Amino acid sequence: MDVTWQDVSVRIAGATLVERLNLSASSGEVVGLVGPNGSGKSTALRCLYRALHPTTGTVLLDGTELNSIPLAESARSVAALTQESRTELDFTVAEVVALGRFPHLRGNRSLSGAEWELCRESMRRTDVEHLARRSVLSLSGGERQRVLIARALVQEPQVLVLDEPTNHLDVRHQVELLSFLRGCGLTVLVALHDLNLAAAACDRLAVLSGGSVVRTGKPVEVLEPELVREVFGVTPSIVPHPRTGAPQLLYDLTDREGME
Ligand SMILES: Nc1ncnc2c1ncn2[C@@H]1O[C@H](COP(=O)(O)OP(=O)(O)OP(=O)(O)O)[C@@H](O)[C@H]1O
Repeated sequence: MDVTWQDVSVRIAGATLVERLNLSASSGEVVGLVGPNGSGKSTALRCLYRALHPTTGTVLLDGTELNSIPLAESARSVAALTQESRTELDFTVAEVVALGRFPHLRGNRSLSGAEWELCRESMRRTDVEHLARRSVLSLSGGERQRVLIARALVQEPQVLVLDEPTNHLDVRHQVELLSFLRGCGLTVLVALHDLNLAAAACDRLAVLSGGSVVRTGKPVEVLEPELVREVFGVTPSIVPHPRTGAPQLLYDLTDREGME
């Protein structure tokens, strides 16, 4: 499923959060949104999972305006893992994951055997099956994050939206999650702060600054010293990964001039 932001601006209480943002992702493409704090990444993603309406401009799913699609229908197509995707309720892990089927249920129908198997499969993929009977409230931050990813997967979406999904994850689970995103075949829009992981995981990066996209392209085209300096205010050494060639940023913490 293709996703397009067309001239999207978001203004709230006199503040401009996003300004004429244009960006698209083709079916099956992994697009990373990167940019400094406050550059509009979460706001842009919110417009896609319909937590916000653009003030002007529009978001399109396969060429159809999101606004014209019934909420229940877009909820089946677009799954989101966001900073707000928390649950404060005392549910078990298996129950929270099963909630991901909610957009597909009609009336009081309970989950079918195949749907429970899908839940188990998602929990296996995110390495939380052994936690199935635990209360989500008793989990560590990283475990809870993986449960929420399993919940997004059982939704069987065509578009996956993730806002800083590696928060709280240890390095093994960061690598596992991002390599899963690379190979999942879904259209993925993911906001990431770690530029090295973004370069390794994404087909394309969109660099946001001041609420607009200032550059898009393959990681190797985008992560150039000049742009990184201008947008992020640091001057790292940028070297190709010895095996994949993906650009990797190295920071010298003793180089005071490298930070602005
Ligand atoms: N409800 C709101 N009212 C006014 N300003 C807001 C509101 N929500 C967000 N903002 C501002 O809009 C700007 C963009 O915020 P947004 O959360 O989209 O940035 P971000 O790139 O995701 O940042 P971060 O990397 O820190 O998560 C920020 O300056 C933020 O303070």
